[in-house]
Amino acid sequence: MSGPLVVLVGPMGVGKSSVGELLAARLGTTYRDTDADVVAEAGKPIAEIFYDEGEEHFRALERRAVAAAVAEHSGVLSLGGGAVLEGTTRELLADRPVVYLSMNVDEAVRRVGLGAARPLLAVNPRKQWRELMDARRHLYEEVARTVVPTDGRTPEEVAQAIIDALELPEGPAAPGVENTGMTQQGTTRIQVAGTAGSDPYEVLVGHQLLGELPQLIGDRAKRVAVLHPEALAETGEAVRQDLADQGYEAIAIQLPNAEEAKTVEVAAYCWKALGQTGFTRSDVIVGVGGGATTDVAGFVAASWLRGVRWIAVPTTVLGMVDAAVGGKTGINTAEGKNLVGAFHPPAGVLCDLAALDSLPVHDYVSGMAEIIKAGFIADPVILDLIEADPEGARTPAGPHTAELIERSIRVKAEVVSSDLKESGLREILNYGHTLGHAIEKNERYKWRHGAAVSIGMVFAAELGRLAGRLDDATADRHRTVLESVGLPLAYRGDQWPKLLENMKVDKKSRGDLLRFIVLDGIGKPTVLEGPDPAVLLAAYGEVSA
Ligand SMILES: NC(=O)c1ccc[n+]([C@@H]2O[C@H](COP(=O)([O-])OP(=O)(O)OC[C@H]3O[C@@H](n4cnc5c(N)ncnc54)[C@H](O)[C@@H]3O)[C@@H](O)[C@H]2O)c1
Ligand SMILES: O=C(O)C(=O)C[C@@H](O)[C@H](O)[C@H](O)COP(=O)(O)O
Repeated sequence: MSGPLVVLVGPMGVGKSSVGELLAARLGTTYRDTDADVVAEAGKPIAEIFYDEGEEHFRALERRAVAAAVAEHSGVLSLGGGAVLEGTTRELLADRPVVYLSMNVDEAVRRVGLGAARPLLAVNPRKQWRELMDARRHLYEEVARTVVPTDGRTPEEVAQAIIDALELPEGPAAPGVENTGMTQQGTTRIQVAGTAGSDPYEVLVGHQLLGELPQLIGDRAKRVAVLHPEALAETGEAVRQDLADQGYEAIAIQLPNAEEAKTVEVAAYCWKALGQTGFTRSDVIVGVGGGATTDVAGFVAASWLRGVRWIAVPTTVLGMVDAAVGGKTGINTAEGKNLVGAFHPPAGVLCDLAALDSLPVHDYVSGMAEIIKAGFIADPVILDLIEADPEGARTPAGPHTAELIERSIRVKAEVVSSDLKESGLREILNYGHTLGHAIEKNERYKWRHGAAVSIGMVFAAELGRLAGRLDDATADRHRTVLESVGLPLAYRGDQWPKLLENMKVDKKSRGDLLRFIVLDGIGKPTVLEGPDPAVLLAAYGEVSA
């Protein structure tokens, strides 16, 4: 029987896309997602289809998409969470290699958070999850050849379990095709789902990706503004020229380097340049640079005419693995870090690894802090890879550069795909940032973000340990892995009162309540609300120089 090599079914948020992409890469085949087919067909996100036309209409679109994909696709296919509700779909799946990815309710609520972007889980998520699973579990089991539990497992481990269960032959990666997975040569495409009314987009990781820009910019744009930092004046001009050669009216806007760009004055300078160019709603902003540049570019795009499209071309490790992905954009104020901003996802992200060759080593290492963060909150393989070769992790020529970057992007993509606006799950990405941002403000934004976050993570680990949540070995591992790549572990002891004051404006605070992300273990982030001031002070004592 021809048709898909594997069909993944299971509830929303179980990780069908990330597992499916990995699996396709391991099997040397392509990945297809019927939810993406429905979105393409309808021309709008699923939440909007539900809202505008109702569930019945969505199910009809989904039924057609599944029938087409089962007939046409020969790689890995994943189906929407409710596809099995349709009797005709279940018949279609009879005798197919269907895998049910299961998870328990606690894990579901943790992964999907409050589910603001999930049309069926808008209120009371725990109760609704239980009811949803009670209604669907037997249908998943009916169509499945095998059940693979995902609780506490990484996408890699789940992909391996599927390969073992179905005895699938692994094949060479197919370069240049959709979702090719991790490969140094080919281009990796990582999907970020459209949520909260935003469109889905892709993060591309590879080499020579600038050729992708015109397609992302599209035909409707007449003007393009390329925002770049002073350090990348030549690159910015080259991108501008390239776009001008393609027929766009392209301007370059040079920003100061690093945090000096993240001010309202710089944003106003950009607004002025756009106004003088006659920039309209169909025109596009391209941010070429580190996290500071893409934060400003995204913010200018979010605020100009109340929102124009933008594309991120991150040129630092930190920009690639974190800042450019997920749509948090913004600027600093004297009162605190990133206090003004908007959620405004890019239309695409191009991570050209060659850009990292010119990055000063301390900027490269700063980006490792966010990679290590992704390791602690979600993907311990990252930590293993760094510990196996800490020197290699400090340079773009290291043996695991692409894999570390791609793994970290996958962690971020998975989180922001289910919680764009930080209504729950997304807070885990703030691990180490509560104290980190306070240090940045205290240093008048002269420190590199990653250095401050490194100390912030050691502090959060000590907080977790003192709160009786984190074991000694994992807390100590923070110090060893961060130090091994050259990141700082301590800050001035006499600054605690100022740092405490600074932390009060952290975006996770509610009223007078300070909230921190801590770990119950590796890959088990959780929120610690209103810790005892004595515990906070004691934790700070552990990072005081
Ligand atoms: N929006 C988000 O979700 C998010 C996530 C993480 C961090 N951030 C923000 O990102 C910022 C930090 O980003 P960063 O670490 O990339 O620092 P950065 O943008 O300040 O860049 C560091 C320095 O490197 C220069 N540079 C950039 N690319 C270069 C290259 N290829 N070669 C040579 N020099 C280059 C820059 O001009 C700058 O001087 C912070 O403001 C942080 O708050 C945002
Ligand atoms: O994307 C997120 O969400 C994060 O928290 C990622 C952080 O690494 C990043 O530094 C972010 O800019 C911090 O956001 P903020 O809301 O605390 O300013």
